[in-house]
Amino acid sequence: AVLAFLVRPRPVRVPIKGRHVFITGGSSGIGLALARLAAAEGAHVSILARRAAQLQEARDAIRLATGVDVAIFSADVRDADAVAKAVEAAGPVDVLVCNHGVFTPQELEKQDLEEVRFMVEVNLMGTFNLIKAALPTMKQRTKVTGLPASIAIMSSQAGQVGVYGYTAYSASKFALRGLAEALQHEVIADDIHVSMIFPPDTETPGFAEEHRRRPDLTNIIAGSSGGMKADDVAKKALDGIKSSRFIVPCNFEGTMLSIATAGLSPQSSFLTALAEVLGAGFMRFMGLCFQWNWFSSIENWHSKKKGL
Ligand SMILES: NC(=O)C1=CN([C@@H]2O[C@H](COP(=O)(O)OP(=O)(O)OC[C@H]3O[C@@H](n4cnc5c(N)ncnc54)[C@H](OP(=O)(O)O)[C@@H]3O)[C@@H](O)[C@H]2O)C=CC1
Ligand SMILES: CCCCCCCCCCCCCCCC(=O)[C@@H](N)CO
Repeated sequence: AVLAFLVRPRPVRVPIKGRHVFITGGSSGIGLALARLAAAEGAHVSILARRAAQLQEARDAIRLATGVDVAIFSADVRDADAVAKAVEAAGPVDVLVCNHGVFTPQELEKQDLEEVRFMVEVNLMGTFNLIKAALPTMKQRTKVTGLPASIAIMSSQAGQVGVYGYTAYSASKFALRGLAEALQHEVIADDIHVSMIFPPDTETPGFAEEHRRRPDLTNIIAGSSGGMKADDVAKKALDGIKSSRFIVPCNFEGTMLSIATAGLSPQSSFLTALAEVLGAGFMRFMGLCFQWNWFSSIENWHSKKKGL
C-alpha cells in the first residue's frame, strides 16, 4: 500500500489507436517491426531513416502486411535542421520513438575515434536532435487532445551493464538513461511519459552485420541474455509504451537486469517497485555472480590466447 502511494509518475494508459507515432530507424529491424505493429493497431505512423530506398521498401512491406500506408522521411538524425524539417512535415507527434542506432563493437584500443564519435553522435546526439524538434508541438498536442503522450528511447541491455567490446556503444546507451531520467522530470507536467526500452541481442539486419565482426568475448558475454526476434521486442516495447513504464525490459534476463540496476529511476508500477525493493539484495548478489562468470571468461580467453 505504501508503494502504491509512493510510485511516481502515476501509471497512465497511453493510447495508440488513431494517434501519430513517429519512429526513427523505422525502415529496418526493431523499428520496422514496431512501425508495422503500431500501424496494425490503428496508429498513423511516420518513419524516418537515412536511406530512401529502404524507407520505400519498408512502406511497401507495411502496406502489404497491414493495408496501412505509413509516411516516410529521409534524414540523418545527426543533422538537426533536417530532423526539424522532417518532424515539422510529419505534423504533431503523440508517441515519439527514438529507435535509430548504430553499433560497431570493438575493443577501444583498436577502435578509431571516428567510429566512437559516430556512435555517440547518432545514438546520443541524434536523440537530442529528435526530442528538441518534436517536443514543442507534442506539448501543445497533449493540451489539445487531453491524452497522455510518450517519448520512448531505444537503449539496450548494454545500456544497463557495460560489456566487453562495447565501450563506445555502452557509453552512448548509458548516456540516454541520464537524458531520459532528467527529461521525465521536465515533461511530466505536460503529461508526457518517458519509456526506455532495453532489448538483448535481437535478430535484425543491423545485428547480422554486427555479428560478423563482434569480438569473441562480446559474443560470450552478450550470450548471457537470450536472443530475441524483432517482432517480440517490438511487442514488449509497445506494451511498455502503452502502460507508461519508464524501464521496459524485454526478456527474463532483462527483467532481472532491470531490478538489479533500478537505481533511482522513476517507477510507475507498484508491483515492479515491490520486486525492486524486495529483490535488491538478492539481485546484487546475482549480479556479482554474473560478473564473476564474465571475468572468468575473460581470464580463460586470455590464457588460451597465450597458450596458442
Ligand atoms: N539488434 C540488436 O541486437 C539490438 C538493437 N538495439 C537497439 O535497437 C535499435 C534498432 O536496432 P536494429 O533494429 O538492430 O538496427 P538496424 O541496423 O537493423 O536498423 C537501424 C535503423 O536506424 C536507421 N539509422 C541508422 N543511423 C541513422 C541515422 N544517422 N539517421 C537516421 N536513421 C538512422 C537505419 O536506417 P538508415 O541506415 O537508412 O539510416 C535503420 O532504419 C538501435 O538503437 C540499437 O542500438 C538494442 C539492443 C539489441
Ligand atoms: C542480476 C543479473 C542480471 C543478469 C543478466 C545479464 C545479462 C546481460 C547481458 C548483456 C547483453 C548485452 C546485449 C547488447 C545487444 C546490443 O545492443 C547489440 N546487439 C547491438 O545492437
